[in-house]
Amino acid sequence: RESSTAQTCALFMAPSTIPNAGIGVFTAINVKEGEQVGYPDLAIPVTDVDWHNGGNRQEGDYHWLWKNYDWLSSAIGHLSFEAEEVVACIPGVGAMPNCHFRLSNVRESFTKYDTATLHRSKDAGAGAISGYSGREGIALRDLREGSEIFVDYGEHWFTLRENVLGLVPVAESYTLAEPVLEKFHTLDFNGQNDAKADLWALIKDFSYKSRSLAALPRTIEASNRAIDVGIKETELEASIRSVQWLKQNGKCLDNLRPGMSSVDGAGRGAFATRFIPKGDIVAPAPLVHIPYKDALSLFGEMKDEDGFNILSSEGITIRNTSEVRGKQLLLNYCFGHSKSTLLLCPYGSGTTYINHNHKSPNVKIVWTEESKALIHNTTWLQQSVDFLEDQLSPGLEFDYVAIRNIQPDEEVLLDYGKDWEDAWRAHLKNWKPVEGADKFVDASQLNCFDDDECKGAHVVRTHAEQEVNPYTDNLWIWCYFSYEDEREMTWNIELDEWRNWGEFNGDNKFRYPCTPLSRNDASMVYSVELVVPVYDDYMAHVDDLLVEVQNVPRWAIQFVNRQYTSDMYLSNAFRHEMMIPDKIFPKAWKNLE
Ligand SMILES: C[S@@+](CC[C@H](N)C(=O)[O-])C[C@H]1O[C@@H](n2cnc3c(N)ncnc32)[C@H](O)[C@@H]1O
Repeated sequence: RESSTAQTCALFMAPSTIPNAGIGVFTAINVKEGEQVGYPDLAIPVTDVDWHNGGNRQEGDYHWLWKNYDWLSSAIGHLSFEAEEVVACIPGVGAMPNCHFRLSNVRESFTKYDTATLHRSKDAGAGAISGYSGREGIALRDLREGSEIFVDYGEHWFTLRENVLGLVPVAESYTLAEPVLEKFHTLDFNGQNDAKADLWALIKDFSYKSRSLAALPRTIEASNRAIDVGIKETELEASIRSVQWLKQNGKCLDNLRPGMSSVDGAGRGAFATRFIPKGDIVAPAPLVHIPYKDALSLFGEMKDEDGFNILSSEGITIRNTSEVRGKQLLLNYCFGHSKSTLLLCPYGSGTTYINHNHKSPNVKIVWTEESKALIHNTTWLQQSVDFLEDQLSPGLEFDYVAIRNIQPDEEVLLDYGKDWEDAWRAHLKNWKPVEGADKFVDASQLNCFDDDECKGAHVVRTHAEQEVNPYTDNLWIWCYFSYEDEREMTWNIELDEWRNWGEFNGDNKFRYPCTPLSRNDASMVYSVELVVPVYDDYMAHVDDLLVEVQNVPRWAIQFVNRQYTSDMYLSNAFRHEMMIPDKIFPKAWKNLE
């Protein structure tokens, strides 16, 4: 059944054109280079997850499926300052598109950080939501309607997962595959096309697998086409589906857009982008399963009698498993049930923004219908939580379905369930600001990101001014600056001009701790002193150099919160999973009964 929103939908979730690659994301409209694809999503930080779980998730020491979706903090603006080790779960365009090195057509934009107007001195919701939002997909080139969206996960992602994914071609594999293709097509088969096809099949099935073998076209037909137009063009053609097919077989991914919620204290929310009739799928939500919710526990450190941290023989602080200090923020973005240890975290586009309304929700969650399932295994509903623990890729799927007509721009609201409602009410009743909350200034209150935004109130105090009027202890100032040449930074300790050759994308390699020395109030530029690390030939950090730079624009000076000081670490931050209604929660998963 084609849903009525499918007619105007511009972004679909549908089976990928890469065989066995599961879900894919497709544009149903032509998109110009530089334009946005879909709507921006949240990035949900997960901090020190290996330490808290006492193992290495990449090596499978504990069950952590998000490892296949999470982004390194270096890719997410200021996120790397949050903790010793931090990654981000990014639903939507951050998690769903596949990777195809030669056809990468979308990149992810800079993720903004702010507290969604919540302040720890007055809002009981402070620290209960992610401050990292606005991460959008940007087209790297013009995209034809029907094109599958591909992002670049980085080659490392594939090499780390070779035992699960097999040998996926990387950029170099195609360079090696092309001469093989050409050589094959110089062979003379005396017009015997069957023999030609058989030999091609034999080559593709060759038992010594390699990435370049995987880069060769799958069929003899594709190979014939590739010799005329090249492997890349053949793959490009194969990665486009008809819009009609997408409307019939896909699920719409752009019915929701983010905005500031109409719900008091809830932060951001999801809003309908178009009219959605009762009964229609508002958004699909593939689910990442966490079999044992203890994986989200945050532990304290083991202390000696004098109150010092006890270290392991490798010099690492030991966790105290009898002291649970809190839960990862991710819990607030996952679903669970009071009689089960299982958590299910949606990674569909926009669904993470949906807020709670007990009295008049306009959507509900249902298990996806079998005929519309993209990854859903109905049989998993009869299996145990231990069975789910053995499943190393997602296989469950909700749909958010409209329970009444939803008007364009109306906020989309779900009943998170009575347990959640009770927990939130209890939180409101007991909540009081933490000590010093009224004086707390979050880094985002002081930041601006382009010249226009920076006009007005965003003056940075110079070093001398800070002596008299210091910033709060949680704040740290960093400056974005680009060197022309790595060597330059080791000898040039005074540079006249600020330089921005690299694209500003919050990229770590262009930022340094800095001290503003003076400010030109008329042109709003600063002279600053950067702390530039010096590395030896083995990339060991051996020294720091102080480099003075002139004419630094205001937006290149950024405030960050020091580790473990932002709102998500508040001791009184609300944490509770959303509830899956009992009537759809499988009995087989009730392992706490
Ligand atoms: C799935 S997230 C929803 C998106 C979230 N508002 C944001 O800005 O990222 C769930 C969290 O949103 C907040 N929230 C949702 N509904 C709320 C409500 N009715 N009242 C207060 N806070 C709410 C709570 O912090 C909850 O843990």
